[in-house]
Amino acid sequence: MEAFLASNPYFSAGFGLIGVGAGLSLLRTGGIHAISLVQRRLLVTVEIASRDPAYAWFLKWSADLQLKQQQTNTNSNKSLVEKLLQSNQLSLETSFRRASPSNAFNSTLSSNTNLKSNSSAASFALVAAPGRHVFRHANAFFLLERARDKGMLNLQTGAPFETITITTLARDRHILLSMLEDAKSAALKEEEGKTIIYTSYGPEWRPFGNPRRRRDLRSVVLDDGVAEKLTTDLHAFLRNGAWYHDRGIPYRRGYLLHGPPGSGKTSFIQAVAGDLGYSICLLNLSERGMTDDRLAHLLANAPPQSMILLEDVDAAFARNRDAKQEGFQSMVTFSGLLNALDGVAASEERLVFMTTNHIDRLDPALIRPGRADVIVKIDNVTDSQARRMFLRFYPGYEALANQFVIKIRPFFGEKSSDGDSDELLSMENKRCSPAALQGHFTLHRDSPEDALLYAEDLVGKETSNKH
Ligand SMILES: Nc1ncnc2c1ncn2[C@@H]1O[C@H](COP(=O)(O)OP(=O)(O)OP(=O)(O)O)[C@@H](O)[C@H]1O
Repeated sequence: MEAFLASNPYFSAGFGLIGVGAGLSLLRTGGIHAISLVQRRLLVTVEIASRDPAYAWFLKWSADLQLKQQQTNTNSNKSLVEKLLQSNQLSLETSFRRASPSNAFNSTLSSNTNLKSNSSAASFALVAAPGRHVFRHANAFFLLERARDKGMLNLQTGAPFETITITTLARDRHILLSMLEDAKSAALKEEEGKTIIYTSYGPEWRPFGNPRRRRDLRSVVLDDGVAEKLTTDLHAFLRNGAWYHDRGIPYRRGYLLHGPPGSGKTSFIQAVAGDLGYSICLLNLSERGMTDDRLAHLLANAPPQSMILLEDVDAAFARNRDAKQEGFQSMVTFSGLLNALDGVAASEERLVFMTTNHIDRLDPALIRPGRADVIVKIDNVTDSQARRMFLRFYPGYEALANQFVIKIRPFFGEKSSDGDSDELLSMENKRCSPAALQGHFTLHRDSPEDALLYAEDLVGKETSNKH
């Protein structure tokens, strides 16, 4: 039998083929193992997902790098390697003021072309397109792979989920790390002197538009002592974290600024955030899809060094009552808001600012200490405010500032300490708002004399009696 099989050519050929096949597959597996061993030993790979802030930082940094290299090497003196490495597969990203975080960073790319007519509203950016790109930096080569997972979409923005993978030789790992560090520093440098405004996207906080230039605290002119009172309280709170922790008191402070429209509530909060180097987390309680759980999660997970801003707190619940008619789909309940503000689980520092035009419409539970620890009225202009605002717009014109205050006083009624409260109220309501005063001075920006001459124009510009 054995002899028969051995002498059978079909059998021995089949046997030989199986042997060759097995050998090849062994070689293939060995090859794959060898390649992965080499990859593991010789190469280093870093993967960055699009939800990580480093994703936008790196994409922007690499686009900047390519642009810099293009500018320094004109086509004529470029080496062949550099010509080959120059990627022509670019992706155009147009960003608007309300941009996703990646767009927010990309919008300032040096390769961008601002739309002349509305440069702050939209800009173009050219970044590496999905695919593979090879680039050279600090005498090392890098493979950048931008992959897009079309199956996974960010439900809030509709953007596909992406990853960047950067590969280089293991011996150049330190360059890779310093590149990431550079990308981070460049991105953070852009935020220096700026205030980042976050807004909620689903359960997370995302930057809202580009970081804004910090507003000088002195540019918000409040009545005598008001700004000082608020800033002193804020600084004392921020200095005394250990005191709160030692006594087991939740480390949070709530501020309620109330008063007529255009009196500087929001401007003051922006300025104070800038002064402290804090970000602002803008929370809209009437937002579609907002629920008690989401609100609690957002309040408990605000970015570090940020303050929460709840504007027009009175409006959210007034509207919710008519949700059906007005199409609001916020599901936040009043008790949900109170629980979120109390933040049972949160032990981190938390600063909450609330604003309203109608303090009388607020439920006492919302403004009790612990939720609103400091309640301050930010009102229409007093003599002192009008004078200081005049001098901010027209520095040095002391005499005109005094004449201006005297001239506008009869238009609005003069606040006297002995007047009865009704009379006082009606007079206060007639006084003009700082916003109206700002408009008047802006109109006459080149002429303090005209600002004084046309002071009558301010009559009827008061805003507090319009609602
Ligand atoms: N006290 C102030 N000092 C300087 N500028 C002011 C002041 N108040 C208002 N302004 C100017 O008026 C405009 C509107 O101000 P802001 O939005 O801060 O008012 P607000 O009190 O928050 O109004 P609302 O209650 O309608 O939200 C801003 O451009 C701001 O510069």
